[in-house]
Amino acid sequence: MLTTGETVFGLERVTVQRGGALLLDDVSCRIPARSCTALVGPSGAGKSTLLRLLNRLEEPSDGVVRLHGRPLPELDVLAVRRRVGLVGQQPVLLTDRILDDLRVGRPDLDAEQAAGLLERVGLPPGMLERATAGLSGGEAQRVCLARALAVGPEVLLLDEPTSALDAVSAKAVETAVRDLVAAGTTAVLVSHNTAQARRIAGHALVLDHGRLTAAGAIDRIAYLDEGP
Ligand SMILES: Nc1ncnc2c1ncn2[C@@H]1O[C@H](COP(=O)(O)OP(=O)(O)OP(=O)(O)O)[C@@H](O)[C@H]1O
Repeated sequence: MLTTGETVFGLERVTVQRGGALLLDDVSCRIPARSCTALVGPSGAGKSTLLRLLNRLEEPSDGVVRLHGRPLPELDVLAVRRRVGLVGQQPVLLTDRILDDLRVGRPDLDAEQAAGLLERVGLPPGMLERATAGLSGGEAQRVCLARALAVGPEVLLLDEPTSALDAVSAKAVETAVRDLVAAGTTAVLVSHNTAQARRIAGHALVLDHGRLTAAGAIDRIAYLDEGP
């Protein structure tokens, strides 16, 4: 278990039950600041559920999730979601035009800033005026990442952010995430790609059947030695 450094999120004996199923079972762990933590484990282990607890898209059935020591329910949920951005597995675009999508959380974003965001995720700035309808899955995924970055979140939650991308686009997203972490952002990454987890993350939490089975520096996590 990690014990040093500043903690952004702390989970204390967190259980999530849905429809009789135990999605997370008595999980206690911490997410360190200004680093990327990988959430790894087999399909159905509870990784997305844990990620979604961190910006209150899920609520624990038992236990506490703290942000900088404060229980999440004590904080305004919209304020939490501004500080803690999530890019989900399935890209969801909210408006008809890419520029408008980037402005959803930052209405004052000018065209130059918006173009810069597209560049950071490996998309051509000329796409700003394009309709969101008809984007490929990989393009839509990167627009969602750029939209999350527009707000300047303190924490970025990433659920399989490159699963729909080709190798070049995936590299662009990886670079964007690494740059953000180097600049002080805290990231939490769900990934089935163990090589990618090693490239991006400094720490890892391993889940299996809803239980935390290992936690610590990524080069000490045996689970990651078994992957691709
Ligand atoms: N509302 C729900 N009711 C019952 N079971 C659910 C519910 N939501 C999720 N589950 C189940 O909980 C388990 C954990 O789901 P979760 O999406 O957190 O896993 P995961 O580790 O992210 O999986 P994957 O790697 O396949 O995305 C899965 O078996 C899923 O089917």
